[in-house]
Amino acid sequence: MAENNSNNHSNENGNSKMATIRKLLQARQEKVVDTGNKVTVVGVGQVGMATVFSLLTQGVTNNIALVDMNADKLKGEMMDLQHGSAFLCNANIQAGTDYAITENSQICVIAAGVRQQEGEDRRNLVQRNVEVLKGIVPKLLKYSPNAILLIASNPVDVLTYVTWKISGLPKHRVIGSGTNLDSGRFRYLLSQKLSIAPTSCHAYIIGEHGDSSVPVWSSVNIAGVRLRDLNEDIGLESDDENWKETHAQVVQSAYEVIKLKGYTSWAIGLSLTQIIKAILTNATSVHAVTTCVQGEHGITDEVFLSLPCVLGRNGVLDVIRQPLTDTERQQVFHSATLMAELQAKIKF
Ligand SMILES: NC(=O)C1=CN([C@@H]2O[C@H](COP(=O)(O)OP(=O)(O)OC[C@H]3O[C@@H](n4cnc5c(N)ncnc54)[C@H](O)[C@@H]3O)[C@@H](O)[C@H]2O)C=CC1
Ligand SMILES: CC(=O)C(=O)O
Repeated sequence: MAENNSNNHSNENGNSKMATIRKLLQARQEKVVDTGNKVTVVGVGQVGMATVFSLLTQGVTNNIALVDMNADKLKGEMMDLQHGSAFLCNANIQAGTDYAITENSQICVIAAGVRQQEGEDRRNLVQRNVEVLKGIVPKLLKYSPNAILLIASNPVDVLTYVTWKISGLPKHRVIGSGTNLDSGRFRYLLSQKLSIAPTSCHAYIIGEHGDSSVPVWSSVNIAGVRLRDLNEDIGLESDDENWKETHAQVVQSAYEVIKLKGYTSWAIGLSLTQIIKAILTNATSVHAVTTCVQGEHGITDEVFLSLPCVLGRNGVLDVIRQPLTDTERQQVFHSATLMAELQAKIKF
C-alpha cells in the first residue's frame, strides 16, 4: 500500500488536463516536489504521531512520509492529518508500508517497536527492538543514503549504538533523542519550585535516558547564577532542602505517566521536534542527545549516551566539554558501564 496527498502533485496526477482547470490556471512553472525538508517517521504509534503533529503544527516541516507495518493504522493516520491540511501550510503527507515513499528524506525518525508495560524497565525491550531495527535501517538508507537517523525507540541509547552499527554511517549522523526529554522534565520541575519559566531554567541531565541518568547540579543556573553557589549541597545527599528529590521525580516520570495513561507521547513528541528543527534549520543550538561518548569523561567503551551536543544540518557538530564534579563524572561512568554490559548481550 502506498497512498499520498495530492496537494503538491496537481500537475502529475492528470487533473491539469481537465478543461476547467486549464481555464482556471495558466501554467508557468512545474510545482516544486523536493522541498528539502522531508522527514520520515517510522512507527505511527503514540510517539510517532505526537512527533508528526508537533512538526506540522509548529511548521518545522510540511513534507512528511509515514511508515509502519500496520497498513490500516497508516492510512487512518494519514487521512486524519490530511483532513487537517486546510489548517496547515501546504502539507504533503504520504504514508505506506513501502519504504519507496521515504526517498530523499533529510531526517528519518525511528519510533517503531515495542514499548514498556507498567513498571517495566526500558532496557528489558532491547533485543525485541534490535530485531525491529534490523528490518528498518537498511530500507531507510536505500532510499535516503544521506539522511540523518534519529532514534526514539527504547532503550534509546543502546538502540542508537545498534543503529550506528547496522547503518555503517558516520557517528555524527546517528543521533538518539536521549536525555533531551529528561532535561525538559528536569527544567519543568525546577520551574515549578522556582516560579520561573522552564525556558529560563538552564539545566542538563546527561548519561542514560532513564534510570541511571545524571543531573548536572553543579551547573544548574538561572541567568548565570549557579544554584550551587547559593547552596553548596544542592542535589547531594547532605542537602537538607532535598533538591535531589527533583531528579528522582524525573526518573519516575515515565513510569508514572505509563501507569496513568499507558504510554508517554506529548513530551517526547515535542522533544523530537526541537531536535529536528535544530537540524533542519542548522541552528547550532545545544541539546542533550545520544551520541558516541567514547573518550569523554574518561569513558573507554564504545558506548552511546547523552551529552550536550551542538546540532546542525550535519547532525552532531560538536560535543560540549562540560566540566563535571567527581561525583557527576562517576555517575556518567556508571551509565557507560551499564550500556557496555547491555551491548555485550545483544545478538545482532
Ligand atoms: N526515547 C524516548 O524518550 C521515548 C521512547 N519511547 C519508545 O518509543 C517506542 C514507540 O513507543 P509508542 O509509540 O508508545 O509505541 P506504539 O506501540 O504506540 O507504536 C509502535 C508502532 O511501531 C510499529 N512497528 C512495530 N514494529 C515495526 C516494524 N518492524 N516496522 C514498522 N513499524 C513497526 C507498530 O505497528 C506501532 O504502530 C517504544 O520503544 C517506546 O519505549 C517512548 C516514549 C519516550
Ligand atoms: C517512555 C520513555 O522513555 C519516557 O517517556 O521517558
